Amino acid sequence: MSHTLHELPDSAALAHALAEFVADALQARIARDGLASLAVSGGRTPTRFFEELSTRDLPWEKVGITLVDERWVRETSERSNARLVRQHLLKGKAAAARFVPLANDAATPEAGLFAVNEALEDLAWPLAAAVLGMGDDGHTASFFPGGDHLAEALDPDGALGLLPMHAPDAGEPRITLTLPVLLGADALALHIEGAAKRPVLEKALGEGPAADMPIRAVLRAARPLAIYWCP
Ligand SMILES: O=C1O[C@H](COP(=O)(O)O)[C@@H](O)[C@H](O)[C@H]1O
Repeated sequence: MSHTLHELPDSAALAHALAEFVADALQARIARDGLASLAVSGGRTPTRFFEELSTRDLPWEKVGITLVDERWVRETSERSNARLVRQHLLKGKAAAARFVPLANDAATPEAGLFAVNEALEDLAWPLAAAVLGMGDDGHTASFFPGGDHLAEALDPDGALGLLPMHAPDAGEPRITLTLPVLLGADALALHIEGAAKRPVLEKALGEGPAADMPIRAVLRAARPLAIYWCP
């Protein structure tokens, strides 16, 4: 376990600090390789961080962006993580970045998986940065308690980078990058906001199976993790 907890006073300060963290990682990889990739989370939390990151002075045409996970819905749905990225991150300076969504027109994530995998090959791997979120149930990405592919997704030696996921509390079918892909990022952050999520984090940092609170698989990984939290 090797995490650093950054406690910020509010959402604006957190967005600023996390945008710095991500921009630095992108800049470092671009300086080294000429290209860099970023995987971001969806849900309710990242909006302000996306807006802040989109203003950063980066060579965005050299940046590829994808999602850590996606709900298998059309982009017209309010539940679409891709929709959130398009609305709040791919704007201003960051509009020049290339976005590779994790969902397509296929009926199910299983049917669409091959095409998504092919599209992801256009990004520079491994990721320069990945930003995870955490649900109230301790899920991260689409690593849900009770998920039908959870064990495969959390296998640190797993060969697959992308998996479908169905879980009782997931809302809809999902698709998710797997743990080894996320842990392979140069810079890995966990973004948590709200007083209600602090006890969830504390509980996850305690003992218990990762299958019950899958964020534990990230918190227990032997690599640096920057946790950004504000009330
Ligand atoms: O369903 C999801 O939930 C988590 C947490 O979302 P939040 O609304 O509690 O911020 C998110 O990290 C994930 O990307 C998303 O698909």
